[in-house]
Amino acid sequence: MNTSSPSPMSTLSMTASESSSWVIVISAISSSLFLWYLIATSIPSLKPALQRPPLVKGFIPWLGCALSFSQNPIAFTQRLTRRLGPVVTMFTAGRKITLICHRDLIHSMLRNTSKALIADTVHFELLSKAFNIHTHDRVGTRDLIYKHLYPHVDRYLSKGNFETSGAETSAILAKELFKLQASLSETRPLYLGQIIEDVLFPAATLSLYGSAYPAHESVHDFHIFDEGVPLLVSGIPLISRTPAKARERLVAHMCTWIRKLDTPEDAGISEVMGGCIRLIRAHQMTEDTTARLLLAFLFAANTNSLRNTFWCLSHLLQDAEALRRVKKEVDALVDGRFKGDISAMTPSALEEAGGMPVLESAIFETLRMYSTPVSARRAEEDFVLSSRNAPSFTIRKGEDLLANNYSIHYNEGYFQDPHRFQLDRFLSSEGESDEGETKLSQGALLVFGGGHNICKGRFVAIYQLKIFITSFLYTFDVEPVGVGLPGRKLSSEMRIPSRDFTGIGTARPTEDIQIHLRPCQKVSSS
Ligand code: HEM
Repeated sequence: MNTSSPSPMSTLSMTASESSSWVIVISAISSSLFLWYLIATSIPSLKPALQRPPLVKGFIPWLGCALSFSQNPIAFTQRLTRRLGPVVTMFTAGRKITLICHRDLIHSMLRNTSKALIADTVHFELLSKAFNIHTHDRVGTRDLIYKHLYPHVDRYLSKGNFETSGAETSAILAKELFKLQASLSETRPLYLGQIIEDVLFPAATLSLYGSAYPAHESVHDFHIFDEGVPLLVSGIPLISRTPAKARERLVAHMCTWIRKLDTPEDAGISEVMGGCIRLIRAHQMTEDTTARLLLAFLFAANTNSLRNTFWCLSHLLQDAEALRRVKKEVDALVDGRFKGDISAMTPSALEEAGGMPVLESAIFETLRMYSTPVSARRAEEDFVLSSRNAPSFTIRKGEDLLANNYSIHYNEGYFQDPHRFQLDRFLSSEGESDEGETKLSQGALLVFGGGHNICKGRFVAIYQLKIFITSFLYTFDVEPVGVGLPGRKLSSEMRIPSRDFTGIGTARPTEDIQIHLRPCQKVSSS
């Protein structure tokens, strides 16, 4: 017999003492939980605050806040935030749009990958209006764009993957700049914005679409269309006639070009765009829809790059010391590394050359100040917008959300003196490395949006800005003459033109800058 085994009585008494200690533990836990609940619900920041954003109706019926917002989104949203907090719903052109001006909530919104919040519907609505896309199968067309076309171009345009088209961009840019150099004896006045369009548009377009694309024939219509996008989106036929005609001419060019695929002229169509046409055809879209979808991509690939190039050069021209520093860097790089050959600045060669920290800082500073003010998404289901350091808000199905990227880019807390263009802002303290890329990858800069719908051409865009500005400043000494609209009286003082925020993407300058160009002696077109 095992003498050490406990008697039934002792087992019973141990169980009783065990269970009483469990009672004590459980009641201690539950009373501390209760205490915690009391504390949590009495301290405002710990309350699970679920609320609807305050509503601002604006003064004008139907338009609501549309005018105030599009006149100056920076000042308007700063006023709203100060008065009503970081999340506000505003009536705008017949819709309720919720504006998010809190960094953590913006990140939470952009990174939301659930079905509750998507960009496709609201983006497609804009595309359909601007490009007059008529399709019976809207869902199928949207799926084609966001599930097939954009992933396809994303692969081709990712970092390190656009070497061939990048090399073509630099070669075409060089050719276009030499053409400009040869035409300088003509006495016509030159305008910065026009030159950027005449040179960068063909270089970017031919390298992306292939040599068969009628890029030179499209520059003028692209300009009219690009300026008229806000009118086209408004949907009022009377005021949008001129940009609508320009768009239809662009569509006609695009149709002619599409027909070349799989014919003997096919070689002039780039691999990436040939792939796009095949994908669209596989979805049984008409030629007209194919052309309009590809025109939408042409627009995305050019409008923001052209405008940011303009803004960057405007700031450099306004500040002689900034221009001198960038030019010194440009000359040293092109003379030293590329032996004066601007067409040799391919993406990999530029990467190997070790960068141009001052110019890169100028580019990121431009993007901070000018790139697209907002990123739009639509709630497809009710959901809660929340983040650890911010109050939570319920968002209803069907509501549009705008991440106000400027509430980060123009925030004193993140960027000191944010309304001033500071050439050195993205230089490291040693003045060497470029901090822009780091800030971009950390999400401190939202110049290309974020999450699933982040800009698919972001690496190409930075490359385009870099090689245009480098090639232009290496080829010419540039001097501003005055600011105004081509053909009208100029103001002789050099200033930064004001911005028109009514379009999609980077704001358009309301005026151009007249310039004098003097070829730098060292560059020859031979
Ligand atoms: C400085 C130049 C550029 C800027 C500032 C810019 C900015 C942006 C922004 C803010 C978005 C919206 C992102 C969002 O909603 O979260 C976007 C989308 C897009 N961009 Fe860019 N972009 C530029 C150049 C380009 C270029 C060169 C291309 C093509 C070659 C391109 C192709 C696209 C496409 C296809 C989308 C739609 C992405 C999607 O919805 O999934 N962009 N861009």
